Amino acid sequence: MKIFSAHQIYQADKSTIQKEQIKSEELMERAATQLFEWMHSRLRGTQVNVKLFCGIGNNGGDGMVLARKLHKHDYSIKVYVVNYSEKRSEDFLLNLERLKDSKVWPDFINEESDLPEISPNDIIVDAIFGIGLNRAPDDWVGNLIEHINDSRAFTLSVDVPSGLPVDSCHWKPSYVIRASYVLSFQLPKLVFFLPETGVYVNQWEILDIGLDQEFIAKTETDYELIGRPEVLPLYRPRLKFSHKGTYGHAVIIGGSYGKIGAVQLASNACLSVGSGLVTAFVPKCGYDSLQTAVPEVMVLTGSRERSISEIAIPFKASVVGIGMGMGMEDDTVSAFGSFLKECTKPMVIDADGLNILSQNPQMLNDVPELSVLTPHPKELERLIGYWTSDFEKLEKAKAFAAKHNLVVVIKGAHTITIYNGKGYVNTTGNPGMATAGSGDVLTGMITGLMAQGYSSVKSAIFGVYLHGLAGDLGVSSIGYEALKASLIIENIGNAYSELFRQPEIEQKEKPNG
Ligand SMILES: NC(=O)C1=CN([C@@H]2O[C@H](COP(=O)(O)OP(=O)(O)OC[C@H]3O[C@@H](n4cnc5c(N)ncnc54)[C@H](OP(=O)(O)O)[C@@H]3O)[C@@H](O)[C@H]2O)[C@@H](O)CC1
Ligand SMILES: [K+]
Repeated sequence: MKIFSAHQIYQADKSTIQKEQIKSEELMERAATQLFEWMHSRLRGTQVNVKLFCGIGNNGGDGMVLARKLHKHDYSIKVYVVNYSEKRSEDFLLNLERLKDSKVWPDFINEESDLPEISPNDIIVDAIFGIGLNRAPDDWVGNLIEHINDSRAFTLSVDVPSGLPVDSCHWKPSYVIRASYVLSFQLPKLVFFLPETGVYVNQWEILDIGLDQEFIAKTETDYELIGRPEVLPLYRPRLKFSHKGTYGHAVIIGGSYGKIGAVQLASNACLSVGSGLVTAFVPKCGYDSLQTAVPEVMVLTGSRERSISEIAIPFKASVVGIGMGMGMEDDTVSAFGSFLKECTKPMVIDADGLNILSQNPQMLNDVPELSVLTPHPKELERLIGYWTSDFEKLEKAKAFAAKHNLVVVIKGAHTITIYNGKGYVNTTGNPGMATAGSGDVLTGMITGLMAQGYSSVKSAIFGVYLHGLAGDLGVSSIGYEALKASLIIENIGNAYSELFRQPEIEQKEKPNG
């Protein structure tokens, strides 16, 4: 699913209004009707106190329309207008009048007003700021937001949590609504998925307000959300008349004394994701354990016992995954540097491979184009330098990837794959996957997909998705804490099956026999 910037959403809004020959207030009515139906289908007339906090722009306007509809259906409501500016939008004003016409009289909250009482049992509708936020709220509005957050009442945010910037602008973390649920219009917003800003969104859902589909389809975006519909078309079916050579020979290079497990996990994952053949290249100390732990994987060793001091692969590998558990001994660094010079095919670089690149930036010139780098945030910082916000991080990562023509996989709760100026935001995975070896498994999976002929960027996007899905399936039986990297590998097969599982409703609808 595409992720639009605020500017693009306003354009889609405009295009819809023009094409359908409707007024903007009609679009607001449509949006708020969706909000109302969402609430009404859950509350079914339950007598709770709904307190709506509305700004003076169109986000506030949505709140006004919602209030009118709730009132019409006999819900107990109280409306507050957060009067932060004299520049009220037309559609806000129109719907304020309509609300008054239905005999609902909002309280106006100004700088001097007392904070309204909120019980933890109330339901809060947050319609203070939407995608129009372009600076941090004033202190008195911020205090009100803090007051709402402190109330612990269920808070439903309209479009975005108020105070959260949709695009880069000055904002203040304590002046953002902590939304229990966000009902966002038409398309998801990038900030829901970034570590700094995603924490304000507990759960989110998209409401289809019928924005111009043609416009959405033709608009190029900087970010895309990757779910099942995006991943399914990437899948390359196995062919009947194929053999193990058809699916490539991957080589996993890494390991050092005490860290052979990293290679074991990566090679095992590489095989489990479908690489035809996998050879591991490790220091001598890894030979026995690897041969025993994963008999399907072939093993080559260097001449040293405890670390890699030279890399020699006596055949043409389809793809190489390198760096996990490798250490940064001087000899290892020079072996890695020489190996990069020899390689021409895109490879996957992780962990110490990335740390070596950060310490020896000249080596970046030898990294084959279209290679995939898989840094976690600290490794990324070493590569691209310090950032002051997630927006800046993404811009820097994009510039870095473009400069060297690489694919950069920024690992996190929502891993983002960066390539060619665009970011692909993953939707699978869970906190249980923040565990030792999880990254080694991912590197092995991406390498294994490349071995089978998937392009670098597709391998990264698909690998990240499958890895998260395998982790989700893993925790479903044992919970977050107990999830180990090896269980992610065990679930790779199930993740493939899950990808093709028909939703239950469709299955039930199938005629018998
Ligand atoms: N597009 C769509 O498809 C649809 C959109 N809809 C809804 O419209 C919402 C966007 O509405 P919006 O553009 O009126 O902006 P909104 O967020 O209400 O802010 C209002 C104004 O506040 C100002 N301002 C900014 N920061 C400030 C600050 N810190 N402190 C004080 N003032 C501040 C700023 O004006 P400024 O002062 O900069 O001139 C801004 O214009 C969207 O989220 C959705 O809910 C639906 O109705 C229908 C379909
Ligand atoms: K809001």
